Amino acid sequence: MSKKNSKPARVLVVDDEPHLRELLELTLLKMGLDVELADGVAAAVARLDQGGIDLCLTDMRMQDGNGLDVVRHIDTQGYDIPVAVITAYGSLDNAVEALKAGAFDYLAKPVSLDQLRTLVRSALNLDKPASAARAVPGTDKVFIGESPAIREALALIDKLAKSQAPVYITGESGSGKERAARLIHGQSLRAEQPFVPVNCGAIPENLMESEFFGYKKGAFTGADGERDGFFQAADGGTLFLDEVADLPLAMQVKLLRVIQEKKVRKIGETREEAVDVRIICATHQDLAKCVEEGRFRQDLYYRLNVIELRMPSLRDMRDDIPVIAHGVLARLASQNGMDEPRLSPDALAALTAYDFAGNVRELENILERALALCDGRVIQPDDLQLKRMDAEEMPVDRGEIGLLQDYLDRVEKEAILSALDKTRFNRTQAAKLLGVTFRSLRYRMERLGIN
Ligand SMILES: Nc1ncnc2c1ncn2[C@@H]1O[C@H](COP(=O)(O)OP(=O)(O)OP(=O)(O)O)[C@@H](O)[C@H]1O
Repeated sequence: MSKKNSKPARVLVVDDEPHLRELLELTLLKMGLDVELADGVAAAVARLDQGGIDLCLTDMRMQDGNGLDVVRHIDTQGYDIPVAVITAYGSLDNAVEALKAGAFDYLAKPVSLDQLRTLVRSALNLDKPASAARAVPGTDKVFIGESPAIREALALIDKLAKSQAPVYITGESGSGKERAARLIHGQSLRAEQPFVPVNCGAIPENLMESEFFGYKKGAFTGADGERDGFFQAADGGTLFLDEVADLPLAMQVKLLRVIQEKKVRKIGETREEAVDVRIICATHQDLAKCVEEGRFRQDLYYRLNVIELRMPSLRDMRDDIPVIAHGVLARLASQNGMDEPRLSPDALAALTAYDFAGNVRELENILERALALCDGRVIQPDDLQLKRMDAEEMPVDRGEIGLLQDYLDRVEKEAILSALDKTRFNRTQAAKLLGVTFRSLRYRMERLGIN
């Protein structure tokens, strides 16, 4: 395998066990790589300081110290060298600690040579994504905003794109969690591979296992053919688990196993297949609290929450409301083939002061409606309809009711909007509140033009 200028990449293997060192060396040499060996932390640090290393693989427990020290040395010296750690089977705590310290991935002992090769292949391209992604036109425009809160999030997204570590994205509904996950994926080496988003709250519990892991033909009644699950679909890429707090406990156990083993087994299949999937998850709920309440497994929480990315609420970036509103209006206007209307100073002031429980998504909805209501040139405060009517406030005077279907649509729309407001725009929760299924809510939202 070649790196820059088709010179073989140079890998430093750090291990005090001669057998493992040799096994790794032979495998890497067979891949066409240059290999150097260090028998402990001190030797590794000295070699790294000399420069010229493209990748470092280090054991964790060594006689003269801990592999974490090698990871920290690379991080504190600012060396642009991906480092992976090799941990004893069952000591995944160490792996998590190493990922937090800046390691990009880990391998569990006994080392699977297939996994080693996959890891090395992706690691050796890790210097490409940041520059390549920056060259993608418009990528830096994906998130509009200049306030410290969004800048901080974007800086972390940049960093996360270079790692393989699981990411846990928190933030209120509509604050851009999915968009952030797509950006991390799009800037990473996995960009060419699939990004598979899954709304964990929207899958019926009895279908979960087959949706996630796939099934073999004849595995159960109705399984007429073999089917891949989300994990196989995301192989090589990123699996985005949205609303992960909604996963039932039984499924959490199975998920944990797949994440630890990096292998899945289809329903009805006896063999496991290796999968190389990066997991990014998100929820608007407090996952730590779910753990305390026994609704979410601590071990899974610990595995998913390796690095936390907090997406700011729109209220935390009020100064950005005018530019975001402008960006959204420009997009909506061009989609509708019209000129972008201006926001009157009063309308802008009203927007800047508004509470936005549903964040940017709510802002988008408000502006979409305003675009339809305004005179085409200027959006006035009234066009924004910032205070919504509750269903109880709907007109009941028969004269105002008009056609029955229109009236029912209006009542239904207000009930849905009110439920969305109450649940901070979480559709799963809103569906529960309204006593309908997620699918039914989605259908109704589409029918009523609620975006
Ligand atoms: N800073 C921003 N600039 C421009 N658009 C944004 C910004 N933040 C969010 N958006 C837009 O807001 C909408 C909501 O974002 P997204 O779906 O990623 O939110 P979410 O947090 O995943 O929501 P949910 O919790 O409901 O799943 C999207 O259309 C997204 O493009």
